Amino acid sequence: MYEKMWLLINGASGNNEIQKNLDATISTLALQTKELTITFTQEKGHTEQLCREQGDRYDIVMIMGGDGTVHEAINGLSSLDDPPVTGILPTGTCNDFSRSLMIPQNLKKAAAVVEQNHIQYVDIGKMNDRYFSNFYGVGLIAETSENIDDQLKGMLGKVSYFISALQTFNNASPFAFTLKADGKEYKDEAVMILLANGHFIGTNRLPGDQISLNDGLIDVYIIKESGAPLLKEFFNSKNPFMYNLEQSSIEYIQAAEVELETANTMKADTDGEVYEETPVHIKVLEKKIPFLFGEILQENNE
Ligand SMILES: Nc1ncnc2c1ncn2[C@@H]1O[C@H](COP(=O)(O)OP(=O)(O)OP(=O)(O)O)[C@@H](O)[C@H]1O
Repeated sequence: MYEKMWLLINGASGNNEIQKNLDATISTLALQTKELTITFTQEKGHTEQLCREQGDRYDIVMIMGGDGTVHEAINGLSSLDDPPVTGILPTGTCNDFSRSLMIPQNLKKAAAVVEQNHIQYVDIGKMNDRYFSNFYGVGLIAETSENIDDQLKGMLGKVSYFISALQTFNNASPFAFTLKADGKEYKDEAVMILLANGHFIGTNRLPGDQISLNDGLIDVYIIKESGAPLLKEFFNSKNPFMYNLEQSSIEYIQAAEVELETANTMKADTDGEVYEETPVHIKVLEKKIPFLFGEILQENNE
């Protein structure tokens, strides 16, 4: 039983949707805490500000939203010395980070994760002065995210993500980069570089058996060519994406600290939001935030 739970809701969602989402979750949440505060965020950036300024007043914060809202929350919470337990109620389009936490995508089942109360401390990536939970990417990934038509995303959900990805593939041109991973230097050309903490992008599982959310390491994927069927699979395959990294044009490295420079400044996509730029210095904050996991409900994940 928690003392003070804070439910933060992306207030930009429509009233009908909010009502439906509250119906699915609220009684389950209320029964697990002595006090429940609900806040509807007013604008982009509000979740981050609230988490930074008031996060330490609660022993659990539940984020109702998609990856962008989770990104805001972890940027606020990571600045706290002792962040509260954090849970995700996935109401976005892709909800990639919640998938890494094995949170059921059905909202009623996602709320039931609070009853199970399975908590694990999770790594957070620090990129210059900001934070990411899921990934930092340049090249195709950032272009894909930028090309997504918001209206189309609302209507078609993740399908629009893939349409945008496929359109972007045809125009991909390689860029020159220098990457230092724990001191070792790589100088080459690539069409996409992904620095991942989570396991899913665009709802698809990333390749690699050793990906972990709390090993203190970032998974670096350097993708060198765009024409290969491999890349389309990377975004379009059914879960889990099985790919033998050793026999591919993807270079895979794990590191605790990564520096990335590109010949020209490039836009970067972090957790699905495009606002960062290269160069970047990334450091893992090991086991920074205690997250609720849905592990015990894993067989119900849908
Ligand atoms: N109260 C709010 N008003 C306006 N924008 C908000 C508010 N709360 C969050 N946002 C922003 O809305 C955008 C989309 O929200 P969110 O990421 O939660 O949903 P989504 O894009 O559908 O999900 P996903 O990224 O999982 O596909 C994000 O950029 C987020 O920062």
